[in-house]
Amino acid sequence: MTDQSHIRNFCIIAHIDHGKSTLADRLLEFTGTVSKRDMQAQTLDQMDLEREKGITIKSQAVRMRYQALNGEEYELNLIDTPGHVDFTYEVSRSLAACEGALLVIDSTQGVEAQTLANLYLALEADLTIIPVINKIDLPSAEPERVKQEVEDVIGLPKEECILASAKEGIGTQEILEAIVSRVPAPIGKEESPLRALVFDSHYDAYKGVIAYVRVIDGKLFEGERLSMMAAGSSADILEVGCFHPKMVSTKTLTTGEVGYIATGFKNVKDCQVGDTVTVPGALATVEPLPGYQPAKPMVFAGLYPVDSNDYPELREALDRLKLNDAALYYEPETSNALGFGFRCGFLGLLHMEIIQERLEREYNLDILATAPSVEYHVTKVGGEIIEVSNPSDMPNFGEIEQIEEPHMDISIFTPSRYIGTIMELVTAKRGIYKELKYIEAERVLMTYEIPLAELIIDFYDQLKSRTQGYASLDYSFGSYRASDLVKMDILVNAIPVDALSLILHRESAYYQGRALVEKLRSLIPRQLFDVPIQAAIGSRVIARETVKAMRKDVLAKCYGGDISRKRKLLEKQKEGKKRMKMVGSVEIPQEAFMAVLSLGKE
Ligand SMILES: Nc1nc2c(ncn2[C@@H]2O[C@H](COP(=O)(O)OP(=O)(O)OP(=O)(O)O)[C@@H](O)[C@H]2O)c(=O)[nH]1
Repeated sequence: MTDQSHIRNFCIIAHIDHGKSTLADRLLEFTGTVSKRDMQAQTLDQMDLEREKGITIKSQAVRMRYQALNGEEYELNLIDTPGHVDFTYEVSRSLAACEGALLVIDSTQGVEAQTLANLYLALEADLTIIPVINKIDLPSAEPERVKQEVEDVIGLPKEECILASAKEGIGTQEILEAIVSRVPAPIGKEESPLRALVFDSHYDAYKGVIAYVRVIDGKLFEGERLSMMAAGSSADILEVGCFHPKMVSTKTLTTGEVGYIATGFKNVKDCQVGDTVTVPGALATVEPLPGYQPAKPMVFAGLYPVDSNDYPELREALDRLKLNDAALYYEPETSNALGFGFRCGFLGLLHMEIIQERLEREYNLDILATAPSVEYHVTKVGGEIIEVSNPSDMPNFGEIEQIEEPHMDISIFTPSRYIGTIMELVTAKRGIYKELKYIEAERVLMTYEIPLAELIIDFYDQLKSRTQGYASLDYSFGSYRASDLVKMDILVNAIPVDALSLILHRESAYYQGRALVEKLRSLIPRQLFDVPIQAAIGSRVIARETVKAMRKDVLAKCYGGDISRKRKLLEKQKEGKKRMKMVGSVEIPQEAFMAVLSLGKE
């Protein structure tokens, strides 16, 4: 139990790859929270997938004890946050549990798009910012330039910057001292009834929903009864503790502290992120804490089991993933082509990719995914407004009054020499220019509004390749705007394949239809008969290609009667077939459903 004056709650925010997780490792090591021997690189990234991709997905909260140079011991709670824009919502949750933030900036790069995006979130949450200029061990480091940038762009005095190398452990102690001296201690009301903020949660098969909480006022104890203010649910607290970094029971959490509550709830709905925990006796008198905006899925796709017998398993796997991931949305859907599956909603493409990979790795499912789509607001003739997240659900042209699509506000940081090529790209993607601002002699910040549907189709890849990787991108939802859109159907062997339908801008529909049909021709394997592939808008076919028939006799290659070799070959072929779906009498591979994503690429 630590007195509030000796507690510091902080997080680390940074642009992706600027060294947040590495710095967290150094802090854990320096404070002896994790011994060097046990130190596995990036302790906070617990999921395998995170380690492999080198990204942080779920926030984590770790308690450290630090003996400061003033002789006093402090309890430092570090709340780790994800760096990728898809997970911005997790960042804001974590920020609400802190009083300070380390803003890590790579000294070889400088301020990037997400440095600023995260900074703004931190400022909104009223946090004290400590700028840390990282990677000064690298020969290409320019700490002085970046310090100046911190002053000019971020508006913090450059004297406040701490120079560090998370890799080599330079600056670690100085950072810890700055946390103690600059970040304010929590100022909760110790004698008031309990109020704790749920900033994250995960599901444990034995202990139910584990809520990650920041105690704002009062205290909480193991065995006590708790009430959730928004959900209206209550439960007996099974266990209370902190992350060290593994969960360690502490029996109690006091004002200002960060830790976890094992609630025993079997359903995340009973204990949602953003809710306020209190005790039943105080329900009538205490004010709930400001909650969070629930995360809203932005990108939608159909997920189908390759083997239709796996449908129940897929449902169960999604149910389970949802327990830990409030942002994942899904509902059953049927496709003429693909059978029974789910329409899923994701925060962005990375989120989609992660869910798909987890379904395959952790649940051993073979999944076929349709191309990602956004959610359209369609006003029908007569005034009814419907939401359409699956292109095949788009009403017929004659029934539509207007289609609105989500537009994102994007900001691009780039060396000024790339302004031209970026403008070209954004214009081709139907972007609407907002502002161009010089932040240094040779670096600019460009802001646009751009349809999300264009953003998710290889925009980022193109931006990176046009700027040799120098430009960085951040985006957030802007507004719904009317656009001139059409639905394009794809017919394979004269059968419309609903899962291949897509929504396009009218002006580019013809060109894209042609390109898509051509691409599909190269992706759909030859059959024993000619397979026509057509793109149609309404009843008008705008493009057509044919996959020529071929007699595919692989066994002919196996001269002699070597049966085992023959079997091997057959098995190999079976493997290769895994990600295929029979549509009518034609097999369509997974790549075909994603073809639209790679249209822009050579
Ligand atoms: N040379 C050098 N490399 C560093 C330093 N700090 C981090 N790195 C490297 O930079 C890369 C990114 O570091 P991470 O700690 O994973 O970055 P992050 O900001 O946590 O990234 P996300 O979790 O994906 O947001 C890794 O390859 C690190 O080894 C440093 O001080 N010096």
